[in-house]
Amino acid sequence: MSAQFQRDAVRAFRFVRCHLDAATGIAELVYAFDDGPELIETITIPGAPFVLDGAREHAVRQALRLLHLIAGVSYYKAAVPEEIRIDSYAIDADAAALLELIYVNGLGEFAYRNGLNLHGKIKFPVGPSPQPSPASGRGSNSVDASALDGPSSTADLDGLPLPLAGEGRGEGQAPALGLREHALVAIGGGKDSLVSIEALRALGIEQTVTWIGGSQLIAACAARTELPTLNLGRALAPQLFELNRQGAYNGHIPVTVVNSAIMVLAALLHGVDQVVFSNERSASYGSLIEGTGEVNHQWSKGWACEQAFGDYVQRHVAADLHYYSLLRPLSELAVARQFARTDRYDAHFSSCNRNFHILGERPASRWCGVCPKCHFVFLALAPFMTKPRLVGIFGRNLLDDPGQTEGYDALLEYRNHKPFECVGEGRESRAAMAALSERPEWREDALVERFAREIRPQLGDDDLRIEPLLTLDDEQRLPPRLWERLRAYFAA
Ligand SMILES: CC(=O)N[C@H]1[C@@H](OP(=O)(O)OP(=O)(O)OC[C@H]2O[C@@H](n3ccc(=O)[nH]c3=O)[C@H](O)[C@@H]2O)O[C@H](CO)[C@@H](O)[C@@H]1O[C@H](C)C(=O)N[C@@H](C)C(=O)N[C@@H](CCC(=O)O)C(=O)O
Ligand SMILES: Nc1ncnc2c1ncn2[C@@H]1O[C@H](COP(=O)(O)OP(=O)(O)OP(=O)(O)O)[C@@H](O)[C@H]1O
Repeated sequence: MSAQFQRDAVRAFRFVRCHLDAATGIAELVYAFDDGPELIETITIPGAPFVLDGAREHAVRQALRLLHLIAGVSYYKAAVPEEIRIDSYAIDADAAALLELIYVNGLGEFAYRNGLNLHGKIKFPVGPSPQPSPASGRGSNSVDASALDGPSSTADLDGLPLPLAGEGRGEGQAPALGLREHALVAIGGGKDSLVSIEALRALGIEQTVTWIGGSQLIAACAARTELPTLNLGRALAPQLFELNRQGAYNGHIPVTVVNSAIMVLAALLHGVDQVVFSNERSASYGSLIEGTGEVNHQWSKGWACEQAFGDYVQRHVAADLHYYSLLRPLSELAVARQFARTDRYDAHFSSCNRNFHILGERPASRWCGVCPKCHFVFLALAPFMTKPRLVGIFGRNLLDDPGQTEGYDALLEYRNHKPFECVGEGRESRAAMAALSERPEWREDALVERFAREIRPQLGDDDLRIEPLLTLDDEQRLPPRLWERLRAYFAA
């Protein structure tokens, strides 16, 4: 970026073009502000060359475009301009509705922290592709479009216009591709995905443990599964970091749905029929902010996002591609209980997000011990593990450290709201703390003792029972046969 970035002077955010080279598995997602330089995000799918027949090529093109549109949220947020333009293909009303849902809700925390109101502001243009204009740069270029005329086997794929509503393969008409029964399971290095992986293993479902980015911690967990692995590459446009330095708007983006769209593309290229995430039902509940209402840091891990994204993929990409969260019926506490059943990953996993920065420092050990995720995971596992095991995992006892009082108060929604992080509901934290306050090995620890003395008397006993929080919910979109077997597995 040569000229200083003036975020308030930006008029339009442009989806310039997207392109996949099936011979190398490298996809480029190209964006720009007004007539400014191109911002190019690169995704790498190992396993190339990919040979695609007609129907699969069409589906891959749809998935690529969906990824282009969703991943744009990282760049759009830098200026939040009035206008959104799509230079090289058209979208229908269904796609626009999905994107508006994702951008408005997925940027909910971002908007709250930056004092912005995005409701009614984000409009994706529906209709035919605009004509080339000086401002559209390479947007309607002929280079990428001409590559589409080539043979389908290892052809370049760019964003050919999706059928508009009512045209061609319109709403509800994505064909089944005859995808192979196999799950690409997302692994994030934390407890949740490991619970899913072990469940699929127990049920004899073929799986490939898949992750995005270069985290060594995730790679080590993946290796520990001793299952086939797939590591997908994602490089943000490097100019984004410079824009941040120059005063771009910044804040949280719905990273799980971006990862989901990358995994859908990878599943199609590899010809497999399931993309499995591990988002629990607690993720659907946000932080209640006085005067604002609910703001959910992890909105794209929630049920509304899973439903909308998964349905869209089946309707518009491939009828036999199933996107679902295996842990949707479970609360965080139920996931923690399940995780505690094996110690296979104790020396490998971490839920602490400080391990996963692209830039900047990582914690000295796998658990920083002072962030909301460390606080919550320690508390959630405590009712289900022996104390020496848990303290051994974290290297310290967080519940006996008065310095962590404020952090735990936020989790308990006591004098504060639930933190903007991927942590369980306040009632889960309160129930876990109440359970510990009745256990001899925990009740004298500083924060448990304080809970029993100061906070518990203000709460009704009904609110504090752990068992009702461990039941399985029916709100899920798992393949029905799998759900029946899974229910029995979790109940065992
Ligand atoms: C690792 C982390 O928690 N990062 C959050 C942090 O970002 P920070 O600025 O401190 O550093 P980096 O992660 O290195 O990112 C540098 C800048 O890059 C931009 N960016 C990054 C990733 C991306 O997908 N898009 C981007 O635009 C951004 O400008 C960064 O400043 O604070 C940010 C602001 O609050 C967060 O957005 C960063 O969160 C990452 C997107 C991230 O991957 N976070 C996951 C660890 C995470 O929060 N996972 C949740 C799922 C939440 C969800 O789906 O919404 C979870 O634990 O369940
Ligand atoms: N780098 C990544 N690549 C692929 N999937 C990821 C990545 N990071 C997170 N995920 C997935 O996103 C979802 C949400 O992540 P989350 O951090 O909640 O899960 P986790 O790491 O398995 O567990 P924990 O909540 O203990 O951190 C999970 O399905 C996880 O597998």
